[in-house]
Amino acid sequence: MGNYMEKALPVRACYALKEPVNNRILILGLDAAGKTSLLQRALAKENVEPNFDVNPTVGFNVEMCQLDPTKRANYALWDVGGQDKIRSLWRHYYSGATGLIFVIDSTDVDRIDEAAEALKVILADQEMKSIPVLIFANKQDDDTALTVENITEKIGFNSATQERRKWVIQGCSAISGEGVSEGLRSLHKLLQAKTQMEKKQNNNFGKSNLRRSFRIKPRK
Ligand SMILES: Nc1nc2c(ncn2[C@@H]2O[C@H](COP(=O)(O)OP(=O)(O)OP(=O)(O)O)[C@@H](O)[C@H]2O)c(=O)[nH]1
Ligand SMILES: [Mg+2]
Repeated sequence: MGNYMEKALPVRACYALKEPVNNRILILGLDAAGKTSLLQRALAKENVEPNFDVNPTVGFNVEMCQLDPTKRANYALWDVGGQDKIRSLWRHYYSGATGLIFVIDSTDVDRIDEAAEALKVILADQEMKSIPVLIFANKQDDDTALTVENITEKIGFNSATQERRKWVIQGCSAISGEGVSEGLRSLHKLLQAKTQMEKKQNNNFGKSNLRRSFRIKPRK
């Protein structure tokens, strides 16, 4: 029963929101990385300070949001709680996800390996195999924050380890807002590029099937 409810919840919320089925973005990362704060920042109107009075997320928050400046593409952003004891539930949200935002607390040097491992586990899942990824190196407003280059190196993300994946790492601060819309725009571009590539592949596949069907000799 417990498991059934866990699986059913995202789907029910998705109907309630009239979520476009192909635009679901998951926001994952360790507890206190700043996922909910970033969601608040993404939703805030220009020149309006978001409400950062957030508690640790026990279940999930889901909000519709435009990631691109033309405000045409509507995405459902799923912010899922990252506390250790509920991380095992993340996999119930993978199905149907089209993109991932992984948030890292750049000041949490002691847990950078734990964050890297959590990300590795997500990306190894069959359902997340080719999903585009935006990594937010959050809390760059803090003097003790690791640089984006440092984080990129520590989590072992490079073109060799991520050969077939579309990904980007963006330094940001949910509190000041710096880097947030840049990151979201980059993710939007990655998602668009992936859709274009898949369309092209489908077209080519259709054409080669057509060619093959002409090669079949008619029966005597
Ligand atoms: N300095 C600084 N603090 C931040 C930033 N983003 C979030 N925080 C703080 O980090 C703490 C955790 O933020 P949340 O947004 O609740 O983190 P979360 O990732 O949603 O955490 P869970 O829901 O437990 O998974 C809060 O005290 C935030 O104010 C940031 O960019 N800079
Ligand atoms: Mg949260």
